[in-house]
Amino acid sequence: MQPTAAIRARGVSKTFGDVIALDEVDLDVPAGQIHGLVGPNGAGKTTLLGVLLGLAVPDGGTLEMLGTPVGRALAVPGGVAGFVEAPGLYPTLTARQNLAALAALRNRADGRPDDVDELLDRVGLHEVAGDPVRGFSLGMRQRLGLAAALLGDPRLLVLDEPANGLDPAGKRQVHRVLTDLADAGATVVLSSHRMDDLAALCDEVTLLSTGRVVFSGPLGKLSAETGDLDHRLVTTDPERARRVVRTVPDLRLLAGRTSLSSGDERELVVRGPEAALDDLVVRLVAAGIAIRELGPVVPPLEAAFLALTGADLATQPADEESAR
Ligand SMILES: Nc1ncnc2c1ncn2[C@@H]1O[C@H](COP(=O)(O)OP(=O)(O)OP(=O)(O)O)[C@@H](O)[C@H]1O
Repeated sequence: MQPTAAIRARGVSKTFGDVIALDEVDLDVPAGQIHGLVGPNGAGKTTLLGVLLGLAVPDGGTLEMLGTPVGRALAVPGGVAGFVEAPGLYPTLTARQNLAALAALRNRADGRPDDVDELLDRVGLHEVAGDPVRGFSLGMRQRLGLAAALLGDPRLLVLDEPANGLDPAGKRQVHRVLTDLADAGATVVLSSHRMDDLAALCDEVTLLSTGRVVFSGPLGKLSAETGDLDHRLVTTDPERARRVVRTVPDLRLLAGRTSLSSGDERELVVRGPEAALDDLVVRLVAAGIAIRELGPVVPPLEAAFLALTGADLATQPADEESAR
């Protein structure tokens, strides 16, 4: 029977000399969940994935995977598979030969042979199954790495940026493979820099910043933690729109443009609660001003990420406009 928790980490720490890569990290991943690890460069994602794959031993804390306590040895319980940084492959062998060689090295617990061609088909590499890996693109290597991780039907898959280098179709295919796995009861932990990928794929995310967990939970909860967002407003009449904005209670007109805005002179940036933005729309329409665009300058998930990791300075607009 599957344990209810695929991963239970408490106070996991790891230092490299003076660098604290993981600082008392707690992580709970229920079985059957797709869980994302996200955070700025150097936040500790790869280190944590390495600990989960038995490639690094933590300096402190406890870790349980698939119901089995993980000790101090560089080893993981059976049923755990994946890769960090980039999948290890033999460049002179074909994709099929790579998988066959890896399958031969691993003894499956159930003794059944792996269907290498079925795995290549699943990750969309059937057409290049006979080509040497040295000619593969980054995206093709990622897909082959995923196929290699699927050898032996793992119950817990740990993947470092599995969508790295994939085109939109490839990304969709990898997402499908991962969601099918989770639907069948397997657990997936993956890192990504892309909030939109995580939103499309993950049940929950853990946000790391300088080795510490600053958020863990559903993505909806993460975006709800952000305060009022800056919104870009483009209308047919910016001068009159500016005057209308000043009449709306709780709505602020921000001077200057954000570093992410378009530089369009017709654009205004406003900040306020949702009700104030609704009120603004009603007033603009009543004044005969057409709205061409009203939307967050930074998507809500990204804004939450920037706020929680202390990296939002670059996107802060200038001061509130003084009343004229
Ligand atoms: N083998 C190592 N030796 C020394 N320092 C290391 C080692 N591995 C990681 N670090 C340091 O630990 C910290 C966390 O690194 P890690 O690679 O886990 O971050 P990350 O979140 O995966 O970053 P990125 O998004 O850039 O891949 C960084 O400061 C990094 O320089």
